[in-house]
Amino acid sequence: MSEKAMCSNCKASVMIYDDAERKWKSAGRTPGLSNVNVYRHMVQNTFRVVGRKEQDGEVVINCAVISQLKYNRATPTFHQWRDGVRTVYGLNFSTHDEANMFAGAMEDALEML
Ligand SMILES: CC(=O)N[C@@H](Cc1ccccc1Cl)C(=O)N1CCC[C@]12C=C[C@@H]1CC[C@@H](C(=O)N[C@@H]3C(=O)N4[C@@H](C=C[C@H]3C)CC[C@H]4C(=O)O)N1C2=O
Repeated sequence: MSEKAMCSNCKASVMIYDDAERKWKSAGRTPGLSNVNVYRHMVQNTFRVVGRKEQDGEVVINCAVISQLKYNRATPTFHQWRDGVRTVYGLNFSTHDEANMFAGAMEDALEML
């Protein structure tokens, strides 16, 4: 298993900001909660955020964590970042604890890059 989860799965609604319409849209086919995590590739020392819908496992986010990434805790349960090109992702966490746990994993990954 070359990739390791940096924390336990966190429940969040994964959103993508639509610049044209200036509004957040749910990532994936339908709105709903996903299990999100930061995965570390143990050989390459690379990291990515993967989220899968609870309902049907649809992968709704699969985003590389790059060293220049600015992780913004906009509110205690809504965090966001740019993917370095043009997509802005938002995670609307179910609980403060999961938001903090995920943000901690993200910040650990950024320190290792
Ligand atoms: C300098 C910079 O890049 N700044 C970026 C943010 C940023 C800063 C630093 C590093 C990276 C990034 Cl990414 C920026 O400001 N961005 C990135 C795209 C979107 C946005 C631009 C405008 C809008 C205005 C309102 C605001 C917003 O979306 N607030 C949320 C909100 O309206 N919602 C979400 C929850 C709560 C709120 C917090 C859940 C759903 C919806 C809702 O409550 O219904 N915006 C942004 O965050």
